[in-house]
Parts: sequence; C-alpha cells; structure tokens
Amino acid sequence: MNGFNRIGVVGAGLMGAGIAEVAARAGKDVVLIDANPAAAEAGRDRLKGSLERAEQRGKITDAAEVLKRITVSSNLEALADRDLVIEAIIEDEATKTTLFTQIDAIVTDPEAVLASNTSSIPIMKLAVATERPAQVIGLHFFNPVPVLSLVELVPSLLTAPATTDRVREFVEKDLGKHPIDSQDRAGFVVNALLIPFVLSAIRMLESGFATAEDIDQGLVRGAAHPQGPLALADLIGLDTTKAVAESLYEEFKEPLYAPPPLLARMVDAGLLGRKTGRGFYHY
Ligand SMILES: NC(=O)c1ccc[n+]([C@@H]2O[C@H](COP(=O)([O-])OP(=O)(O)OC[C@H]3O[C@@H](n4cnc5c(N)ncnc54)[C@H](O)[C@@H]3O)[C@@H](O)[C@H]2O)c1
Repeated sequence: MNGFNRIGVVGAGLMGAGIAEVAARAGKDVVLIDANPAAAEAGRDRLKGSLERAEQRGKITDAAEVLKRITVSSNLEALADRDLVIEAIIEDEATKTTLFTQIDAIVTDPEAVLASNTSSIPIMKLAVATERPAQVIGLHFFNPVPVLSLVELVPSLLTAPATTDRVREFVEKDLGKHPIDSQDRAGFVVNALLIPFVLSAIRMLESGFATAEDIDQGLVRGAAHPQGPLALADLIGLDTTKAVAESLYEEFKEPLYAPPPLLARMVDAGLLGRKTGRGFYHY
C-alpha cells in the first residue's frame, strides 16, 4: 500500500483545483492551499462547479460528499499532517524552491512525499531545497486534470525507487490514471515532442509555405489529430508555448526548440491565443 490518505495540494489555480478534485474523488482527505485567499476561494468555486457538472452528467453521484473531503486554506501550516503534498503554484523556480523548503519543515511525517506538477523546472532543484531529496518527485498532470488520464512520473537522480513505486501506485490504483516515466529533463516526454511540432507549424506559416487553416486542416483530416498545431498553440497560450520552448532550448541547445520570431512578435504584441481573443485565429 502506498499509504497516501491525507493529500495536500498547494496552488488552487487551474491545475491545483483539478488535482484536489481527482484526489477527493478517489476518497482522499484533501487540504488545498493558496497563498492568495481570493484565489483559494475561486479554486473552491471552480472545483464545486466541476463536481456538480460531473454529477449532472452521471459520472459521479456524491458531489456534496466529495466536496466535504476538501478543506481550503491560505495557511501552509495546514499541511503538517499530510502524507503526500503536490505543489502546483506558478511556474517560477525561486518561488517553488522557497516553498519546498517551507513545506519540508512543516510536514511532520518523515516518510511523507513532496511532489511537483512543474512543467519545466528540474525536479533536482526542488529536491535539494529540502532535507528529504529521496522523497521528492515530479508528478506532471495534464489539463483538464479530471478529464485527461496521463500523469508523467519524474524521479530526480536522488529520488528513492520506493518513492517512485508509492507514487506510481497512487496514480494508477487510487486516481485510476495512466503513469508514464520520464527522466528529469526539460519538457519530460510529452512537451519535448509536442512543442517542437507546434514550433514547426509556426515556422511553416511564417515562411509562407501554407496558411494557418491549411496547416491545421492537414493534421486534423490527414492525421486524425483532434485539432491542428496552431489551434493547439492558441489553446495552450502563445506566452506559455514560448516559455516552454525557451526552457527546452536552454536545456538541449537544439534549434528545433528555439521559438521562431513570429511567435516572439505575437507574444510582444499581446496576441496570446484564446485567452486574449486573438492568436493564430480570432475568437
Ligand atoms: N496550465 C497547464 O496546462 C499546466 C499543465 C501541466 C502543468 N502545469 C504546471 O502547473 C503549475 C500551476 O499551473 P496553473 O496553470 O494551475 O497556474 P495558475 O496560475 O492557474 O495557478 C497558480 C496558483 O498558485 C498560487 N500561488 C502562487 N504562489 C504561491 C505560493 N508561494 N504559495 C501558494 N500558492 C501560490 C497563485 O495564487 C495561483 O492561484 C505550474 O507549475 C505549471 O507549469 C500547468
């Protein structure tokens, strides 16, 4: 048994609220923390809405009970009795390492595991900020968390095999999700493949090779992708796409990861995709 029954989630944004929801749906007692009390409340409201929709669609029958298992707080001390803490705060290395040092000091169980949902920060940087690097691991969920079944497991060079085993069991048996293993490298498996694909589509558009519509239709109709790479970039957000590309380029120094000038200029212009109403398409 992995022994994870009291779960802490730090960061009640898009990802943290989703992770808290799937953990509570798996019957776990969950403490959801956000440094910003308004963000904590907003996270709880989103979570409540998501559970109610799941109940309306017949996916669950106990939305009210699931919600009761989640305590929302803006006080990190509420993590003291947790046996697994999953960090999902903003993607900033200094903020995350400070938080890992704080959580490590607050969580009392010496066997407790500290995980991060980071998309691009090396797990090793977070591990060495704690006194328990053997129990620090990357646990990378996908958005929307209640819908997408993949979780990347990312042990650092210092993670104990027993930690990875416990977390794998939690992901598979408790959450009912599908884990895949990745080394502690920028992008892990999925983004290391997906981002250069999206960047290639942007370069193709930039060079006048084909229109945005034709590039996307090519992949939707010719390769059965649910959406084309440029529509996908608009969904991810062009700022996020550029930031992930930069961290991949920083790590591997391969031209295929370098953000093309068109992407940089669109970000400079504030054309960030769906969230600003305009990216490669108008919304
Ligand atoms: N958005 C995605 O599609 C996605 C997918 C996989 C992984 N991730 C990763 O998940 C993490 C969270 O991303 P998100 O999209 O949910 O971000 P978000 O901006 O929606 O939420 C981040 C939350 O963290 C809170 N926060 C910031 N600093 C904090 C601190 N020191 N202590 C406690 N709370 C703090 C903020 O108030 C905010 O509510 C990032 O590391 C990101 O790279 C995101």
